[in-house]
Amino acid sequence: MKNILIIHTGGTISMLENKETGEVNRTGKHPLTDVAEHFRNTANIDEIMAFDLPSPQITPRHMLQLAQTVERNTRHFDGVVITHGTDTLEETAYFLDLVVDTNKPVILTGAMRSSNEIGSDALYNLISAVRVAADQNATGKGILVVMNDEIHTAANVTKTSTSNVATFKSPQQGPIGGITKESVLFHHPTFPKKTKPVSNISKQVLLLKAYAGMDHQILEAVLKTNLDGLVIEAFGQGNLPRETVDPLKSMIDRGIPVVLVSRSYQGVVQPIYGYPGGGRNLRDMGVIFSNGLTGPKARIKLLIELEHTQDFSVLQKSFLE
Ligand SMILES: NC(=O)C[C@H](N)C(=O)O
Repeated sequence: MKNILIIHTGGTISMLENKETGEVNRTGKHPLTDVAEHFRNTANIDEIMAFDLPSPQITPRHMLQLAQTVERNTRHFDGVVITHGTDTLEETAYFLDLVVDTNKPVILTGAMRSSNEIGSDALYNLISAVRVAADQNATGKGILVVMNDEIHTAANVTKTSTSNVATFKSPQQGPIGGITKESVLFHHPTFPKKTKPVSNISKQVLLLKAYAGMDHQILEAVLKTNLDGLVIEAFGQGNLPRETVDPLKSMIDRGIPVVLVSRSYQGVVQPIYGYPGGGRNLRDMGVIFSNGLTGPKARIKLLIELEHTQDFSVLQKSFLE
């Protein structure tokens, strides 16, 4: 029998709907109490409640705490399932992927409909996540996300719909596996990276999205804050309006790393265009190019990297891996 630990952190999967008002809220204890029952002959289930937070309230410090809880427990279990709110699930999954050093399956899941709503995906996703955590083929694949019969990598997965249960997608490559009534099937290889443990998250990293007409003002305002790093979601292949160039240059001259990702949800940023604000111009100025991450995930990565280094070439190498 496999030994699986479920770590609850809150989110809709931990909530119930008030049938009179329709409001969905926390209950104080986890409403899904019959999970172990489904695995009577296949897995022993242990559960702990790390937090009981709606995921918009999860911060990188909570993610660090969660990583430490996972690390403390992995040697006693064959696999770990983490229940989490879906709003920031992809950021927590990616944080854990970057720092938790384990070969054992660690699976995040959540729900779009709380446990007592019609058509709830809460118990179903939790059972699916436990099945993947107990599957031998899930080992050595980094942190995975299981939702709606699909298995995704932490680096690629993102919430695409506000309310549909089929919300989690991996726009760069699709899911790496699926779950049927009978089996857990992996159909794409994964390329897990070396993890970088951190004992603290102490830096201030902001995230901005480019828009037509973006100028110097917002960047100058940002420069007045206590800033250790900036991520910008640029246009297309990695271009920005020319008015952003001077304040970005001041930031880089002050030693503040600026990481570029695209606001397009597929593809990577590249130094192609030479005009002021074009990708080539930004790269020559010292902007760091990231390899297909979303803005929120590049921010998580920069927060972790900055605990180790501020060196431009080390950061650039790591963001291209
Ligand atoms: N479906 C969900 O879990 C959304 C919720 N607001 C959360 O992230 O906590």
